Formats: sequence, structure tokens, C-alpha cells
Amino acid sequence: MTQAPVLVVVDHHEGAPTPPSTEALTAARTLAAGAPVAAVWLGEQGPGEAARTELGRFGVTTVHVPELGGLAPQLAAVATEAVAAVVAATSPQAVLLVSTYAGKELAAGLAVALGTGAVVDADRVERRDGAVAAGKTVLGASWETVCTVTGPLPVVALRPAAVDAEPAPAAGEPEVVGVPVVFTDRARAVAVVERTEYPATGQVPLAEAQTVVVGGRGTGGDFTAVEELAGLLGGAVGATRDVTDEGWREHSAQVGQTGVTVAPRLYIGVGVSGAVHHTVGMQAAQTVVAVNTDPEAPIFELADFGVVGAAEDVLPQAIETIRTYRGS
Ligand SMILES: Cc1cc2nc3c(=O)[nH]c(=O)nc-3n(C[C@H](O)[C@H](O)[C@H](O)COP(=O)(O)OP(=O)(O)OC[C@H]3O[C@@H](n4cnc5c(N)ncnc54)[C@H](O)[C@@H]3O)c2cc1C
Repeated sequence: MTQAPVLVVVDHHEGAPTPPSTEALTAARTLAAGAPVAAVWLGEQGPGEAARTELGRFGVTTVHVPELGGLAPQLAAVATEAVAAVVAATSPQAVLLVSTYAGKELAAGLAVALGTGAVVDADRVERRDGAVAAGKTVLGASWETVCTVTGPLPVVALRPAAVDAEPAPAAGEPEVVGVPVVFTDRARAVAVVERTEYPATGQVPLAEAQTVVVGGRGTGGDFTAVEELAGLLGGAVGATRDVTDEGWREHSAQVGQTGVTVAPRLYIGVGVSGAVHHTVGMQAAQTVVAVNTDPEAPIFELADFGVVGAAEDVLPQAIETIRTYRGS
């Protein structure tokens, strides 16, 4: 069995690894089967003490910090060359990332740079007959596929919430290693000149939420009950493209082909028809509940539980029942 590490590109926010990154580290430990799990930390600064402790808790033995020389790791070309430098220095058996927009772009860029292949939006990764195999659901959750990368180094981007994050049986103290990177002119061609951080909403980020309540055109633009239900369930609010096109919600709430991909334990679609452009972004949800006035709506084909009824009748009843059940 190879002792080459499994390398995980760790996303971090405010100095801490994100929950989907701890999920990827959990998957990496299983894949590594005793070989080391190493992390790549892309940032102007390396991981602080709390981040190192958290990475150690999830079994990371080494954190590689590419020397960015002032370049912004948010730029795909910079991130690609930085991670490629770590790959060259460590010869890993596989690279795992989180399947966010940026993670998918990085996975694709890495595959091109390293002359290999990438699987994105994977919901599991395992060894099959010695090869790294990544599973993903496709075509409106009607098919489960397993892909192997036949190139020299498998690159797999895992969907947030696809794997349960579990700390390693024994926490360690990872070593932090700087990695020199010689950036090309391509990476230097763009500079970030300004950044605006949106204020935190206090809500779980949509892509990471275990419960997502999506409002569609059938809400008529009134998201009061959708928000209340999501809040009660500790979940996030999503929207269809019709809703974001109408300006009823921000584009960042859009779930689907041209929006965010979600893989929650529970998806509740309220006044959502279930067009394929939407369902490709939620097909990995474990349990799907749909509320729609039209019994023929395509969303019911995906739904585990369907309620034929108007959102304005059904949601208040659901909210009241949950409150009664919880005694609040
Ligand atoms: C290239 C391309 C990319 C796209 N990308 C996306 C994407 O990323 N995400 C996305 O969502 N869409 C996307 N779309 C649009 C997509 O095809 C659908 O048009 C869209 O998802 C429909 O949104 P909807 O379900 O809210 O609206 P509709 O299709 O109009 O459905 C509204 C539903 O609400 C029901 N309804 C009406 N009144 C009520 C009520 N009172 N209570 C309960 N139910 C009610 C109706 O029966 C209906 O089923 C894309 C389209 C294209 C062409």
C-alpha cells in the first residue's frame, strides 16, 4: 500500500477550516488507509494555532503553505500554480478539494496543469481495484455514476455535506511547511484591486446547509414563511432562477445549473416546479419534500414526500406543527 499522502486543499474562513473541508479531510483519511493526510493552505498567512489544532484533530500530519509572494489565492491561475507546486513537492496519491465554484475551477485547472483528470461534484470517493473512484448522482438523481481518473493523479472535488465529518481517532500536531512557487506570467496577469465582504447573515451558508428550504415562483415573492421554516429547522433559504430573475432574492441564493449546488439532508421545495436546470443543483439531497398546487409538477417525481396544496396554506400549518411539537 502506498505511503504517498492524500492531499486536501483546505478552504478556510476567518482563519478556520470550513465544515466542508473537514468533510474532505474525513474522506481523505479513509482513502489514505493509513498513509498520511496532508493539507494545502492557500492564504496570505499560514494557519494560526486554532486552525492547526483543528487540522490535527482531523488527522492532518503536514500543512503545506505555498509562498504566494503577494498574489491573491482567490485567482484560479494563482491557486492552480500554488497547488501544482505542492503536488510537485509531495507526489501525492490523490488530491481532494471542496466542490464549490472555486474548488471546481481549481480542480479543472489542476487537471490541465498536471496532465490528468478531475471529477467534480462527487458525493463519495473510495478505492476500487486499486484505483481512486468517485461517485456522483447525475441526470436529476436518476443515475448514480462512478468515475475513475485514468490519468496519473486523481483530482476529486467533493460536494459539501456529502460526507459526515469525523475527527481522527487520535489528534496530532501538524507540521507547517512553506513551499516555494515560481509563478508564471499567466498567474501574474491579474491582480485583485478591491474586495468587499458581504455582511454575515447569521444563516448557514447555502452550499453547506443540512436543511435547505427553496422558494420558487409559486411563493409569489413572499418569502416570510419560507424564511421562518428555514429558521425553525436551522437551515438556509434558497431560490429558483425565476425568483432571482424577478429580484425577489439575491442571485447568491439561486440553486441549480447556474447557481449553487446543494446536497442537504433535507430539501424542501415550496412553489418550485422542478425544472431540470434547478434539480441538477439539488439532486443529491437525501430527502426531498415538495409543496406545490399542481399534482403534475415534475418536482413530485423527485420528492420523497409531496404535499399538493398552496404554499400560503401549507407552510403556516407546518410551522405551527413544528412549534407545537417543540413546545415553543
Ligand atoms: C440555461 C438555463 C439555466 C438555468 N439555470 C437555472 C438555475 O440554476 N436554477 C433554477 O432554479 N432555474 C434555472 N433555470 C430556469 C429553469 O429552467 C426554470 O425556469 C426555473 O427553475 C423555474 O422556477 P420555478 O420553479 O420557481 O417557477 P415555475 O416553473 O414557474 O414553477 C412555479 C411552480 O409553483 C407552483 N405554484 C404556483 N402557485 C403556488 C402556490 N400558491 N403554492 C405552491 N405552489 C404554487 C406551480 O404549480 C409551479 O409548479 C435555467 C434555465 C436556463 C435556460
